Amino acid sequence: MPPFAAESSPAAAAPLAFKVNSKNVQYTDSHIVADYHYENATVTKGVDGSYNVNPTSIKYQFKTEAKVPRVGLMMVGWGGNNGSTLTASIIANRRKLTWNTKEGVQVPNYFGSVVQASTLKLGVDAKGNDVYIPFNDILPMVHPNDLVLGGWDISGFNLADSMTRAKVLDYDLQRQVKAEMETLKPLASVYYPDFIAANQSDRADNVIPGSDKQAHVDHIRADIRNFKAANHLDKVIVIWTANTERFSSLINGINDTADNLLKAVKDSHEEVSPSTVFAIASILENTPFINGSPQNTFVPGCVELAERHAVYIGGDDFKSGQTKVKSVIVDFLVNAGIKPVSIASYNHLGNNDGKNLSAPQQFRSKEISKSNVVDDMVAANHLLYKKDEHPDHLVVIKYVPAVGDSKRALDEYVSEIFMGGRNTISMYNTCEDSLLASPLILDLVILTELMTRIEYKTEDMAEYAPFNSVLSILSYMLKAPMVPHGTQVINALSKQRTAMENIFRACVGLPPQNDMLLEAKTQANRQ
Ligand SMILES: NC(=O)c1ccc[n+]([C@@H]2O[C@H](COP(=O)([O-])OP(=O)(O)OC[C@H]3O[C@@H](n4cnc5c(N)ncnc54)[C@H](O)[C@@H]3O)[C@@H](O)[C@H]2O)c1
Ligand SMILES: O=P([O-])([O-])O[C@@H]1[C@@H](O)[C@H](O)[C@@H](O)[C@H](O)[C@@H]1O
Repeated sequence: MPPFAAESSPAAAAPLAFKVNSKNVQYTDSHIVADYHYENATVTKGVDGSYNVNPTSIKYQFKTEAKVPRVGLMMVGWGGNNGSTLTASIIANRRKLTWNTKEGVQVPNYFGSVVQASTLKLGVDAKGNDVYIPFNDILPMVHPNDLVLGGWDISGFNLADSMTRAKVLDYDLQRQVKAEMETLKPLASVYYPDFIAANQSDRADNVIPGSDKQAHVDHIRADIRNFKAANHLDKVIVIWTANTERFSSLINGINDTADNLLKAVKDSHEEVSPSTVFAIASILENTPFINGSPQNTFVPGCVELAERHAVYIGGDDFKSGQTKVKSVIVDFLVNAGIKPVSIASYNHLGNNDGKNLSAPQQFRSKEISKSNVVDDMVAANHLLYKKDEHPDHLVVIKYVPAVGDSKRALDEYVSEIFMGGRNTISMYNTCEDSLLASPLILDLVILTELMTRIEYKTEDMAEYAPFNSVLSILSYMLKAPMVPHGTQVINALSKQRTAMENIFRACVGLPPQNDMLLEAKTQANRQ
């Protein structure tokens, strides 16, 4: 059994950062239990076209297990740019390494992680000023330094050689983590050449033999069990950060239901992808699986399997740079009553991801995930856009080896403005792909693990229940957010973050965040 990542014993359970003084919130030795009234409004349209608005209030009770468990993160594609960069960065943070660059001495951090490096407003002080706390103080969460790392790769490079190959981190840092990284070796993985670019074949020297897909599922399941046992873990989360695959064809009788998909695995059907093999293996091991790439890993049968086993899944495609900015810019323009009529998104990159994406089918997967991100914002403003009207939207990705992981994104937004005017916003964004994506992997694993400790019940429920298996709360970190069947997709970054924040606030009995600041807007000091 190859060595796994360096073990770390979680810090002693940290005391809660705050307590809410309310009859609606109970703190027991093991749980935080909060009563919460979910206020909303249902709207119906009258025959005369007017709306009837009916406020609603549903009482929830949220129960959060307060003890932070010992958690393992298994990455599929561990030897890639993201996987090796994240691993080295966690070691650097854990050991508080510093390193020299031409800018001077650098210290490790987790910038780019919402959980580790952003704050949220808890309330206001006596003077009415906002009080902010670290995002990860809202509920007990795993610290990245305590994650035990492992995973798979079709490339047999150890993590030190993978880090060197990635060319992401400064040499003086690489030098200091090299010895520890050398001890980390990805487990052999599932390799079906047809699903990724042919130009990846020269990496595939660490492959589980044979073409029996049932045997592959069983092998990955055993890997997860062994990793968990060998590292004395309470939980494991599996995240796909391997290459982008082509889309799987959706075939009735093959991947439309859980039973048909399990049969397709037994039959080693050609349309069962490596990422779906990993998703099935994770689900059957009661292990959450998150897809950081754009392919349709979660074919309908896979979603049904996750729901049958009440295992969390999430995806698709880390939202790290160009698309993240797009989900802010378009939200701003449309909500300002300005009408984007064309969005041209071009980027070139030179890392292995770009090499894989230089193949048409793999690019198509990414083009889909990068193109749908504006749909909800456009549909929300019928004053600007007629039904089914959309801005022109172009996505171009080119492979330019010379720029490596330092992706160059060029965007142009042309909008109609007041009285026939046009506004053009052009943007040049050097998105360091792995330095922007790696912190998102942390957010995804930490928030997914947190969600496994939260249950809810409403007044008509006798027992607590987990959230829906499709974790749409993870949308903020993803380009093409998966949502429970029949529910709406939200891509606007601000809405995604507010939803996440308010759900966690509800778990500690606090009302939704609002920035009304009425106390500052109403007549002060009224006698
Ligand atoms: N900013 C970003 O880096 C970013 C943003 C969004 C999505 N993504 C997606 O994340 C993924 C990883 O990005 P990266 O830059 O680390 O890519 P990378 O090519 O450096 O790493 C992918 C790794 O996966 C391995 N691999 C391929 N098929 C595998 C399989 N079946 N099993 C196990 N390992 C396999 C490869 O050998 C490689 O080491 C890509 O799909 C990319 O599209 C990246
Ligand atoms: O997140 P984002 O910067 O919009 O999208 C990125 C693409 O533009 C890039 O080509 C690809 O290499 C990354 O995997 C990522 O998907």
